[in-house]
Amino acid sequence: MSDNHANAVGGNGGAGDNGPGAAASGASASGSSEKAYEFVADDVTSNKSGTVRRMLIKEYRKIGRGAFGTVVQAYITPNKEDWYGPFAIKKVPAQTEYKSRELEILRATNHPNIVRLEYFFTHLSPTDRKVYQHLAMECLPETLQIEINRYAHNKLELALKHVKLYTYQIARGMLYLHAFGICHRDIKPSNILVDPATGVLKICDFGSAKKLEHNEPSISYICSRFYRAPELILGCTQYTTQVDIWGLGCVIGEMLIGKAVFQGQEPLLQLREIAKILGPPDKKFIFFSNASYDGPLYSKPLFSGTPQARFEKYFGRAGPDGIDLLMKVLVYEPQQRLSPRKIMAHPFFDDLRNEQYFFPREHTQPVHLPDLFDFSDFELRILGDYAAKVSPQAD
Ligand SMILES: Nc1ncnc2c1ncn2[C@@H]1O[C@H](COP(=O)(O)OP(=O)(O)OP(=O)(O)O)[C@@H](O)[C@H]1O
Repeated sequence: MSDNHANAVGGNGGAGDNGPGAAASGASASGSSEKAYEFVADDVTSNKSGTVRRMLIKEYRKIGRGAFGTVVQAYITPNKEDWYGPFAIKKVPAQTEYKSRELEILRATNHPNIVRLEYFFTHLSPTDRKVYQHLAMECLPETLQIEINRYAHNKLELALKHVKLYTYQIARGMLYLHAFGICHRDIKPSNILVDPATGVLKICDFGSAKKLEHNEPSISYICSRFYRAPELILGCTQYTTQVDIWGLGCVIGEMLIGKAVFQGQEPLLQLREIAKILGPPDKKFIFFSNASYDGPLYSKPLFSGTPQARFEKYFGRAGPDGIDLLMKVLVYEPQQRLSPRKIMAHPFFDDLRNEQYFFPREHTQPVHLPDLFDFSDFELRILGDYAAKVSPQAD
């Protein structure tokens, strides 16, 4: 088997997964008697080896639905004996006006904190007779959104160690992406996959991602509202990968307080929500983001006291290091937001460098942290002098 880099059946599949054998006998991955949908695809390309083969696909439950397509859990076999999976297969219409660079970007990336593409193929849907691009990715059990909501629903807080673990891995994924100039442009908890049992995290959904080039404009109407960087709200078209860092700040805040930090009810009210915590945006920042911006400026302070006091009020449980980090990430000026490597080197993550274990949800025994410092030569080059600051110190 040349392609068995994909999880073998019975491997580390999604939680509650029964595999295709079980489904074939009537039980689906979710345990119900739902029948799998199967079809043959002629041009299944392995992302690892590049080989193209005819394969049988068995789809079980729908695990996600987005603006452009659906995501199903599925298994794949070239011979009905060797089953690969489970995979999360994302299906998007192959020809649309909206340009998705997702396949291109997933094919080019290879990193522990970026979801891995295993196979891809096109297939004609018998339902609507449209051709769909299929991206078969490794399948993780949860999104960070589900994890955050679960704690919030039970009036519990995500442990600070978990906040650190997840934040660090998002920053590490961004370090890699941004080194290629790739901007994700839709960072939010539902685009972050996690395995709460192992603490592993992977960034997914590259449907809005783009390699940004200097002096080339990009559309500003990207990114989900609550996570949009202030320069995007103002209509800036010459933004940088720092818009992802803003999104990361929003995700950190959401992990800490259990709900989205800036919940603007309309696009322009989003800036007001930001001003409620950060204070009024600077006129120069507005001008340099978009000289023709003529929307509300929110130039009057919306609170008394200092921004530091606001951050402490909202995110106090992050401790002084956590507040310091957030205040350096949730910054109006994109150039002043910390870069991924500076985030990774921040003292907020010293616990991850000094301790080797964490307690996953519902576990009474500690579990070894995932590998957080197994840097590739490429990462070491990007980290430069920061490699020593980011890595645990040898005794
Ligand atoms: N590799 C995966 N493993 C497990 N679940 C996944 C995976 N990829 C996607 N999902 C699930 O499917 C959902 C939608 O996926 P994705 O965000 O890529 O699609 P989308 O059409 O771009 O969605 P949106 O419009 O919400 O951004 C995710 O939020 C997640 O719940």
